[in-house]
Order: sequence, then structure tokens, then C-alpha cells
Amino acid sequence: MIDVSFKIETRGLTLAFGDRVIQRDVALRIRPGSIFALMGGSGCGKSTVMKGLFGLLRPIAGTVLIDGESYWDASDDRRIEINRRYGVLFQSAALWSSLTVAENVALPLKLFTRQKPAAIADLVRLKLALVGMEAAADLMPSELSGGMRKRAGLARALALDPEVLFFDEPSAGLDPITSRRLDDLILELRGGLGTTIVLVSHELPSLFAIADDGAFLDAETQTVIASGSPTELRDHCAHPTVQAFMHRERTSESRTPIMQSNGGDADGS
Ligand SMILES: Nc1ncnc2c1ncn2[C@@H]1O[C@H](COP(=O)(O)OP(=O)(O)OP(=O)(O)O)[C@@H](O)[C@H]1O
Repeated sequence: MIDVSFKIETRGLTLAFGDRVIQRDVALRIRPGSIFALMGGSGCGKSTVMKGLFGLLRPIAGTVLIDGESYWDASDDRRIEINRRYGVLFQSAALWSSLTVAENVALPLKLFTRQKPAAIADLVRLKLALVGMEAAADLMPSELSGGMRKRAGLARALALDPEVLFFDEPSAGLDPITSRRLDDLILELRGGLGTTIVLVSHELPSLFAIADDGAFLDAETQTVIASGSPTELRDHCAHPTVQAFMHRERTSESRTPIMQSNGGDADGS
């Protein structure tokens, strides 16, 4: 029987590059509308597992279920349909440098829908408004700060109203205040649109602030060694690798409150 209590579920998922296995027997249960973090030390395979979830890397074993349907057993056409329900934001935001912000956001709509140009322009304005980037519509990616680039990438990832958003290191390279604003935006998206969000991150302040569930991947054993929210893992998981990760640089990583909010980004956006 199909179990749809989870938006995405993996069973025995094993990912490899050539004959080098990166993670094996990974079991994840990602609830609809949750913000689920893939955690773990550098190089343990977080991005690799995420690629296995959204279709960029075919597992050598195991199953990925989306709404109870097996992704990797589906036909190529069916996988393309499923992928239209996904939004993906890579670490670099990966904007097309020769297109304006608005053209970048319009691209998936032009490629994957039959909407008329005027309707696409309306949707682009809407998506840019969602991430507070209306004023930057005509700028080129090279004219954007790091925080603005992330938000433009997010607007593009939202173009097709995804049910699941995949983020690779959303706050990497951002200053703490810009990073916090991006976290707030992610929380708003989940709250407003009910989007399920899967993210890879080692930024502890961001993980504690937004993720409500997660799995900890271990490089040594090459599998999941703990499951739960970052806070639960910090407070209740005795595994030394998890504890070392959760308590590293504790004082410098602790979040200081923003004393004043002027509605703009610290990065000048
Ligand atoms: N395309 C690839 N071909 C071969 N090996 C790869 C490829 N991509 C990643 N790897 C290797 O797989 C391992 C896991 O990499 P991955 O990027 O998934 O880890 P990660 O946990 O996301 O790391 P980080 O936190 O540093 O970004 C690393 O040893 C990496 O060198």
C-alpha cells in the first residue's frame, strides 16, 4: 500500500561515484511542509544524497519515494513531470550571467509552461516580490550582492510553484545578518506556501533557526547515524561525532539578535 504520510521517503538509498560508495542504506522520512536538514561534516556526502533525491544522481541501490511514488523506477517522461514539482537552489545560485534577474526568473516559465509573455511577466513580478527583489528586476547578476543573488535564485526556484524546494548551503558566503534574513524568508515561504524544504547546511545558527527535522550523515560509517531536528540532536544525541559537530565553535556561532531592523539587507540590497 502507498504511504503518503511522507512527502519524500528513502529506503536503503546508496549513492556512489564509480565504484566509490559515498553513502549507503540511507533512510529518510521527510514530512510534508517540514524543513528537513541534511547535516554532517565536510565531504560526508550531503550534496550527493540530495542529488539522489531530486534526480541528478541515480542511486546504485535503494528507493526514493515522492508522495509514495518511486522516483527512480518512473519513466524518463514521468521523472520530468515530477521534477517540475521541484525547485532547486544551488550554493552559487547559478544565475545565467547574460540574462537580467527578471529574465532568469522567467526562464523556467518559458521552458516549461505555455503561458503568454504578459502572464509570464506578471508571474515574474510576483516571484520577485515574494523575495523582496522587485526593484532589482532589470539588474544583471554581476550587479547583485551575495544576498541578492541568493534571493534571485530563490525567485527562480519558486517560478513553477514547487512542492519541494532543495537548497544546497543557502547561507554559505553570506554575512550573519543577510543569512538571518534569508532564513526568515525560507520560514515565510514554508509558512505561506506550505512548501517542503530540504536543505544541506553546516551553518549551525541557520540550522537551529529553521530546520524542524533532519538526518546526520557520517563520513566514516557512510550512513545516517542520527535523526531528528538540529536542536534535538544537539540536546539529546550522545554520539560523539554529532556532539562535536553540534557544539563546534559554540560561542562564535551563537546568534546575536539584530538590534535594529530597517527592512533592507546588510549587504546593501
Ligand atoms: N562528481 C563527483 N565525482 C566524484 N566524486 C565526487 C563528485 N562529487 C562529489 N564527490 C565526492 O563525494 C564525496 C561527498 O561529496 P559531497 O559534496 O556530497 O559532500 P558534502 O557533505 O556535501 O560536502 P561539503 O559539506 O564539503 O559541501 C566527497 O569526497 C567528494 O569529493
